[in-house]
Amino acid sequence: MTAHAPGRPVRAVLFDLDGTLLDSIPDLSEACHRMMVELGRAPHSIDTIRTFVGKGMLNLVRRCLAEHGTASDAEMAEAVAAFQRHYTEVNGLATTIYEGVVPALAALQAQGVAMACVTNKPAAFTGPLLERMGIAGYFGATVSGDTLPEKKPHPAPLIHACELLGVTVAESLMIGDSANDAEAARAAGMPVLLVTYGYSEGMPVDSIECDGLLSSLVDALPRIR
Ligand SMILES: O=C(O)COP(=O)(O)O
Ligand SMILES: [Mg+2]
Repeated sequence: MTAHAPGRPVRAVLFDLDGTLLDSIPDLSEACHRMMVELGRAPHSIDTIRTFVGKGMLNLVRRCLAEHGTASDAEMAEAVAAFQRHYTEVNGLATTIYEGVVPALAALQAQGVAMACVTNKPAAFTGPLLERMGIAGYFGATVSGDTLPEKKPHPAPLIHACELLGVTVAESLMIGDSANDAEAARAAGMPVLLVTYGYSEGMPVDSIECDGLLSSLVDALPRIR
C-alpha cells in the first residue's frame, strides 16, 4: 500500500465488476456463442472468451470477429446488435458471486466505507446484473463503460465515482482484476489491489504493477481501517 500514507483512512472503495465481484464469464460466453452462431461463424471456447473481456462490449465483440480480419462497420453493427440481444436474455442466469465478496461488502458497509462499482460493462447490463445478484444496495454509485466518453484504463470513471460518492481520490482505493483497473487507479492517483482469480486478458496478474494481490476480497479488510 505504498500509495497511501500509513494510517490514512480509506473512506471509499471502488470495485471492478466482471472478474472481481462476479464470475460473469458463463453468461458473456453464452451470449458470444449465440452471436457467432447467428452470424454463421465458429464460436470461441469459454477460455478464449475469458481473455477477451476487460475493455468493454465493443472490444469483446471486435475480438470475437477478429480471426477473419478486422470487422467492417456493418459487420460490427450486426454483431453488436446480436450480442446485446443475447446478453440481455442471459445476463445473470449463470453468473455467480465470488466467495468472500458478500462478507467483504457487508463488513465495509458496517464500517461506513462508501462503495462504488466502476465497470467497463455497458450501463444497460450493469444495473440489472447488480440487482439480480442481490448486491446493488451496497453501492452508492455505479459508473459503467458507457457512462462517460472514456472507460478504464482511463482514470475518468474512477474520478467520477469519487465525485458521486463525495470523497477525494486520495481517500479512495480501487480493487480490480486487470491492468485496466491498475492503470486507471495509477493514473487517478489512488492505490489498487488486484484479485488473483479474475480475468486479466491473458496476462499473469502478478505481472501487473499494483499495491497488493488478494485471493479473496475478505483479505482486503485488514488494509481498510
Ligand atoms: O466489460 C468488460 O469488458 C469488463 O468489465 P469490468 O470492467 O467490470 O471488468
Ligand atoms: Mg474486471
